[in-house]
Amino acid sequence: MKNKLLIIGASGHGKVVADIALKMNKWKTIAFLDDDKNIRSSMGLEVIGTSDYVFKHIDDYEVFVGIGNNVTRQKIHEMLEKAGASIPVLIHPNTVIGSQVDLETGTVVMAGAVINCCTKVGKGCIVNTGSTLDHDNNIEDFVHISPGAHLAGTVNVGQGSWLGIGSVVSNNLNITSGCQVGAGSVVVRDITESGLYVGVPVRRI
Ligand SMILES: CC(=O)SCCNC(=O)CCNC(=O)[C@H](O)C(C)(C)COP(=O)(O)OP(=O)(O)OC[C@H]1O[C@@H](n2cnc3c(N)ncnc32)[C@H](O)[C@@H]1OP(=O)(O)O
Repeated sequence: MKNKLLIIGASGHGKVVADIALKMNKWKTIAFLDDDKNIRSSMGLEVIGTSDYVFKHIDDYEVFVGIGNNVTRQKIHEMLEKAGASIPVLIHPNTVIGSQVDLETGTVVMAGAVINCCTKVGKGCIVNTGSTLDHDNNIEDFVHISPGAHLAGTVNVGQGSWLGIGSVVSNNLNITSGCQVGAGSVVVRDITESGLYVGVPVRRI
């Protein structure tokens, strides 16, 4: 483990990521990279360059992508992996994580989230504030589970899908890759085609 952490993205999501990293108390130095040259600091931490500077620092720093957009986060995460970056998992100290939970690199678990036993969360995922993933879920890479979303037991969520704030997914369901489920929406049947789904129960729009 390196004792320095570089977070790519210094705006909304990146700030929450930095807050978690600070609370984890694992790194001596935490800094940002951001492509907006007007942002010199964020959360009291220095922005030391634009994202292309990452290659200059890859040997000294662990690197984490603090960007909320699933597609952008995936692109940068995969580029970092290819370049051999060391990418941590970030877990807010006030989360509840069960036994045999597997969290892959580049994933962040935010305050108040609960992940129950035997759930797997892939690479570069966001398990946002106060969301719950019950037992035996399989969350594929680059998924975003928004604040307050609740997934019952044995739910599969395909790569790059985004479950909106306060959405609910009933047990034993599959949501395919590339889906977006709207705020407060409720999924009660499998979603087998990528697309945008809203309402109670969800319909495709
Ligand atoms: C820390 C953080 O901030 S994490 C981020 C959390 N943010 C979220 O979860 C945002 C989730 N986003 C939404 O729910 C959005 O409304 C989306 C993505 C589903 C749809 O956005 P858009 O594509 O812009 O759709 P638009 O607003 O034009 O709505 C299209 C129709 O769907 C309806 N609709 C949109 N969202 C929802 C919803 N969540 N539930 C029910 N109906 C909805 C609209 O009322 C509209 O209906 P109409 O055509 O009858 O008027």
